[in-house]
Amino acid sequence: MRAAEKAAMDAGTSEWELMRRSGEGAARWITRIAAGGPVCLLCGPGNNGGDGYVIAEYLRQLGNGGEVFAPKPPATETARKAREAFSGEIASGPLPSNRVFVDCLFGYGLTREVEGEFADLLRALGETKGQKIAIDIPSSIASDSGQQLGPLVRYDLTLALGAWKRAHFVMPAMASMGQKRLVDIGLDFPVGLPRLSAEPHIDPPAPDAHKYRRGLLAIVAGDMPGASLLAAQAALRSGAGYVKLLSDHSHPDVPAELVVDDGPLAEALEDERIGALLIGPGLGRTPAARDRLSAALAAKRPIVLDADALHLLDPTMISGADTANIAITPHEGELAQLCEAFGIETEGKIAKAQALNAETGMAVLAKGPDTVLAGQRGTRFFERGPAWLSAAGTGDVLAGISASRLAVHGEAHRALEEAVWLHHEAARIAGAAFTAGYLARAVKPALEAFL
Ligand SMILES: NC(=O)C1=CN([C@@H]2O[C@H](COP(=O)(O)OP(=O)(O)OC[C@H]3O[C@@H](n4cnc5c(N)ncnc54)[C@H](O)[C@@H]3O)[C@@H](O)[C@H]2O)[C@@H](O)CC1
Ligand SMILES: Nc1ncnc2c1ncn2[C@@H]1O[C@H](COP(=O)(O)OP(=O)(O)O)[C@@H](O)[C@H]1O
Ligand SMILES: [K+]
Repeated sequence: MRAAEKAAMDAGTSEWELMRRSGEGAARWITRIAAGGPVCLLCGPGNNGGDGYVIAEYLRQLGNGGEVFAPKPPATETARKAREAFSGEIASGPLPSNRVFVDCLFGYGLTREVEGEFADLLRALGETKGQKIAIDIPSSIASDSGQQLGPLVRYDLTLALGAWKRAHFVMPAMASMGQKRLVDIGLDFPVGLPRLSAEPHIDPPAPDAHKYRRGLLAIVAGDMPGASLLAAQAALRSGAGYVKLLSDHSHPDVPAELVVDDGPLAEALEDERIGALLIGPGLGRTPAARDRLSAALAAKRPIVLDADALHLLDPTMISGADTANIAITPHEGELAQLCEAFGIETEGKIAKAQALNAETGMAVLAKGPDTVLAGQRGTRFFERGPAWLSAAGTGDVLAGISASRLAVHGEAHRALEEAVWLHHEAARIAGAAFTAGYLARAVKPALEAFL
């Protein structure tokens, strides 16, 4: 963000102009939300506070006055300019209630714990009644890490200025932000930066498609076939033309549309028509499971590894493999374990996922409430999915969707990105307290939303 701002300034746009765009862009949201009612602003000493004075003046010009609280005077030249352009007074005393509150105490310049009068003000803000809006980011959140550095307020809306910061997509920080909106201030960013995942467009089958050309997915089952059946249920509804279960168990309860191949695994894997493989859900961690994983990797097809496959995976298994064809879907525990197996010592979920991708070439989907993808096309963040996804088996459903998309087009990064969107949409459709089986069935209407 600083680099983009500097580039804009080097090209002749002043910091004051950027602040004016930020403040006015935010003020347009705030006037709509306040709908003529009073607004109370909290202004800090840096440029985040500067934005606050611009917002306050904009509101005054509309005749929509309110209070401005500013425990310290502006400390930057541009914030001083904004303060001078503000024609109102600075308020004192306790915070009023029943206002639209706008928090401009600290933005991305927050570097240390918020204490003293600023912390008191944030606590008072947390306790008072009224809608709360954070400008750029909540004032006790460090923008790069999402680390909490003071009293955390629950906001109704967070208005990011110019670009999303990492903290906007990191838990638990993102849970405090309410709705999030981006205010465009006309900055240019280099390609390749981490960014928010854009809604995918899913193509229907080509007019001349047949089941193999649409994608044959082979799911390698293991000791606990229930999990791979769940993945298969989701995969059948995610676009692949043909889903097979490679299993040496009997499955009295498989759906008629799922083909079970109970012959020797090595033979089944020789089928040239296989577009993608999935292995891991219900695989188990026995030596036999390890052999199945090695055989699946040796088949050299695009492959999704999940669950037990991630516990068994080690660097020797993928040495010499075309790892751009491998997609992995670890949760937090599996990610930590993979980092250990691959000798990665970085801290933090985003950095771990990026390092694992850089080290191995695999596309890494670090799932959870703050899912992040580090893949061939760079790093992608996602809006939070419904918290009802925190149910057993929903990860198997995600793996099934990912593998089905991989069978369709063979691109690991794209398959994982599409899978997150389909998974979240299916969860929205499934509503409350759903089971993983119900979620798998909701993948069909979810896919229709992206055609
Ligand atoms: N630089 C630019 O070009 C633009 C910046 N903008 C705004 O400026 C913000 C960043 O501004 P700044 O870099 O001035 O930083 P901030 O306004 O985020 O805050 C930093 C100021 O607070 C002090 N501070 C940091 N942590 C503190 C703590 N725990 N307790 C007390 N004081 C503390 C610092 O010493 C500094 O004076 C952005 O988030 C955005 O809102 C926008 O106006 C757009 C243009
Ligand atoms: N609180 C939450 N909010 C949103 N999504 C969640 C939440 N908790 C879990 N999820 C999602 O649910 C799935 C859980 O997967 P996983 O941990 O592998 O569970 P399981 O192994 O039981 O299938 C992941 O896709 C994860 O992103
Ligand atoms: K803020």
